[in-house]
Amino acid sequence: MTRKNDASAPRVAVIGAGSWGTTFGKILADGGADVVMWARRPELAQEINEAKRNSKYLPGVNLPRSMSATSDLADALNGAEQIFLSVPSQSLRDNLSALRPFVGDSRVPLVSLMKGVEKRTGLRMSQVIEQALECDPARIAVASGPNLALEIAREQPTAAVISSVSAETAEAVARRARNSYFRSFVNMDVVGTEFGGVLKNLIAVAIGIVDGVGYGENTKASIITRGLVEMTDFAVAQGAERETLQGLAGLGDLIATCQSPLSRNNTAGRLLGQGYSFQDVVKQMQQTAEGLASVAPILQLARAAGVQMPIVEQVKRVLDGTMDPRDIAPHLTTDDDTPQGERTNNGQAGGGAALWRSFQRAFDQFLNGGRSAQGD
Ligand SMILES: NC(=O)C1=CN([C@@H]2O[C@H](COP(=O)(O)OP(=O)(O)OC[C@H]3O[C@@H](n4cnc5c(N)ncnc54)[C@H](O)[C@@H]3O)[C@@H](O)[C@H]2O)C=CC1
Ligand SMILES: O=C(CO)COP(=O)(O)O
Repeated sequence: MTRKNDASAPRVAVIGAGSWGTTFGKILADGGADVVMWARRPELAQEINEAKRNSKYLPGVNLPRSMSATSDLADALNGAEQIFLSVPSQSLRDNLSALRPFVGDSRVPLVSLMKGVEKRTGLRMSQVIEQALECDPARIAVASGPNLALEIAREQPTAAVISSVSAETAEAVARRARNSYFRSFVNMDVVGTEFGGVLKNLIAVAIGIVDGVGYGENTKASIITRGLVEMTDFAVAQGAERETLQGLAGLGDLIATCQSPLSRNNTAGRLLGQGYSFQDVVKQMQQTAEGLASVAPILQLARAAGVQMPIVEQVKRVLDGTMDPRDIAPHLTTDDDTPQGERTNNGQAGGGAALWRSFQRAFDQFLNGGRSAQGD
């Protein structure tokens, strides 16, 4: 492998060269790092090295010269000061087994870029990393936010949040993951940050279904708004802070993913709404739609915690083929007749006021791109 990199630049590794891994590699390289990508397929590593392109995942995007790739894991990890993980969530554990000999005792931060839960265990990605590598949680960070890969690869201004139980780790990663078009904020609510990314995918599938069926803006706004309530209730019951769900990793990502045809979860939902079966949708999807695998474990966790998620329940029924997509609504149509309060289950945030504050916060964060890593 030939690298034309600045020997003094900090070296980072990105494991997984799909659309997000490659885009995040570009973010890091444009921020001054010497980036080595690990790609499963040697042909892809060769394309990144020789053509500075990843034409399957990021058509038309030129990659920086300080980005190189290899299909050799040891080579990718050699000398890395930070390691970013961006493979499909269901494959993370297997990939970590391969990685383990090369990252064993080191104190190098491990950063999850993924937005799924493990289907078999219901664990978040940071929990899988902690378990599979038996490492200190203070070494783990997660990145999340309204981050549609292709928009960022085209250098459109975007914000994200880096979360870790260690403020030092979050700040070190946020300092690395920033450049003129990408700003990383920080927080210490890993649970809320990760679940925000997982849950917005499920609501985006619901919005895709609505689009596919042909319903309009009222239905979508109702589902997005009630979806945020479901996301918040669920995440808070799992130990998240309510505010995190009103930030970039919650509301911010919910808006981006529900609005954009670039979203694979939204696309998968649209196909379901058009009448394709789950199996047909899986066959048609060229890229990872995490929401499809996360529905069942999230509902299991919700039931165990006594949290109601009527929208996510309906997504599951459409996936199972037991509900006509045209019946999708912001509520279960089998609900009893008693009018329900608009406030969340936890009863702390008044619906309208909380939503208005959420929009204000999201707007302020975008206006407020500071000069140092800031709280989300
Ligand atoms: N694409 C996006 O806009 C964003 C994606 N994410 C998250 O990033 C994660 C990765 O998604 P993308 O890069 O978008 O997916 P993708 O489908 O574009 O790429 C996945 C990559 O993983 C590889 N892969 C597939 N199975 C594998 C396995 N068993 N072992 C190792 N590699 C394997 C594929 O060859 C491909 O290179 C997901 O959790 C997703 O939710 C997060 C933010 C934005
Ligand atoms: O997470 C994303 C945007 O923040 C990408 O969403 P999709 O995985 O649905 O494309």
